[in-house]
Amino acid sequence: MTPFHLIPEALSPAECDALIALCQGHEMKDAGLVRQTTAHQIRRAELSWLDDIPEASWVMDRMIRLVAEANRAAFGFDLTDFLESPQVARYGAEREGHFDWHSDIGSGQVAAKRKLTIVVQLSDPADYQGGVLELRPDSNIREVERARGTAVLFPSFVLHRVTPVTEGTRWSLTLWTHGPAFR
Ligand SMILES: O=C(O)CCC(=O)C(=O)O
Ligand SMILES: [Fe+2]
Repeated sequence: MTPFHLIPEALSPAECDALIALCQGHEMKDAGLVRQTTAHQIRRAELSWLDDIPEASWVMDRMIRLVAEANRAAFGFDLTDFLESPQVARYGAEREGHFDWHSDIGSGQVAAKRKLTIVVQLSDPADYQGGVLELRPDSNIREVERARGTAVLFPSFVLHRVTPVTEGTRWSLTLWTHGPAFR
């Protein structure tokens, strides 16, 4: 199986800008909250859920087409739904925004059905230092291309992390697709 699949220019720079601006115009939530306790050692970022921003509905439309094509080309998974809102994350240097090693498959009803994770790099690489998205599909760690608008797709069970942002701000878009259990 391909450990991950890259789609260059999944979003244009203007689309990345538009999406960031929409999220800046809405209140973002602290991502460090897990069951009412703060878990900032695991993740320090601010989040927008695009389902809360009607003007951002084009994002899901675009991603559905893109993911269907990429899944056929690279993974061949049985995918049936997008059960969760797309999420935009902001990782700022002011508190060393990061997300430690994790898999996206969780124990919750919906998180347990995640199959493919899609992340789009929304920021210009010149706008931040650190903030590297790393995947660990095997014993090797791979750095994901930073070019703005690049989408990376990987099976949701693959371990990944975002290293601390040390300068500037990194923005990303994340979505998950869902389906029946792997077999
Ligand atoms: O911001 C990223 O690049 C990754 C986000 C992520 O891993 C997640 O939301 O589960
Ligand atoms: Fe993740």
